[in-house]
Amino acid sequence: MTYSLENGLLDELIEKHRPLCQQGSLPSYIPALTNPQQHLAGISIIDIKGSRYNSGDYLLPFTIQSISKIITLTMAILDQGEDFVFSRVGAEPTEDKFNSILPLEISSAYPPNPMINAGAIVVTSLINGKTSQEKMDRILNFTRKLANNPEISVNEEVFISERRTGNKNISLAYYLKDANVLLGEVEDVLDTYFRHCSISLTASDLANIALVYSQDGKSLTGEQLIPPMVCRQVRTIMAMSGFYDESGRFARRVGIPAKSGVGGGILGVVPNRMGIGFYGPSLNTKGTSIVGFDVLEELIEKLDLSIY
Ligand SMILES: NC(=O)CC[C@H](N)C(=O)O
Repeated sequence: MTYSLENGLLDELIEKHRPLCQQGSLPSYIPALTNPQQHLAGISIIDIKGSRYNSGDYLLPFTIQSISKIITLTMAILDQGEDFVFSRVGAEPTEDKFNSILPLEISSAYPPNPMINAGAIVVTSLINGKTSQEKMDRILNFTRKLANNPEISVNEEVFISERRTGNKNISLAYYLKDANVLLGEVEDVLDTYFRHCSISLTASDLANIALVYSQDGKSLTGEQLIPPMVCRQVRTIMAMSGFYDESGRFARRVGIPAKSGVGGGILGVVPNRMGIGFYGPSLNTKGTSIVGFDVLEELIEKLDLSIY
């Protein structure tokens, strides 16, 4: 049987997998992220012809969290060059949790990849800007451009919440500073990091951002926002490490470059085909939207979109 996006496939998948939300939980280590209702689920897709397909809660705002790591990695490469960035952070997947300190202690204080928190904190420190405010303005403007939405802004409540309780990230940053891996003022870097994790957007915005990565850096209007080689680098890192210690499981079962966030978002890139944005706040034990994982698995399989 041949499936297409034209005849209600997204509605069907959202309703079929939504009940899985009961098996997940909300991330209580960031108190403000326990506000949404666990059953929410929505998806948005935009293909390279500009056709849009949506279902469910695709227009509800949520915080980008770790999906911002692909935006900051892109900017750091543009600002400092690929060689410099990958001299400060590795490109190897890990089997540790996203906020683990373990790899820094047992192998090298240079974080193994830019998607785990330690790596992303280092990447944030590499973004140009005299102050944390200037860096954040650049990150926000770039995000707005990628999403083609000038309204995108920071959710201050979530920012303040994580700034107060993000002790693991704070300790990671001080550890990196002590090891001379993190340059600059620790508290400034943390401010920027927590703020870019708190950027608020919708599944529809995520789909627009994903589309840019799927068409080698070109926006829907044809503007070259990212050089093709930088896009390829970032897609590769997503495919290898975008789901931390379940990146292998995601590659095996879904099979596209993608990035998860504990806000419940997933950004999925189908090269030369489409950008996908998903929102569902109930998380599995690895910090991935539990509904999103299964919706994407069935979607990619039905439309035969795996890159592998
Ligand atoms: N996986 C995530 O989305 C983690 C992001 C979150 N802000 C943190 O640093 O812990």
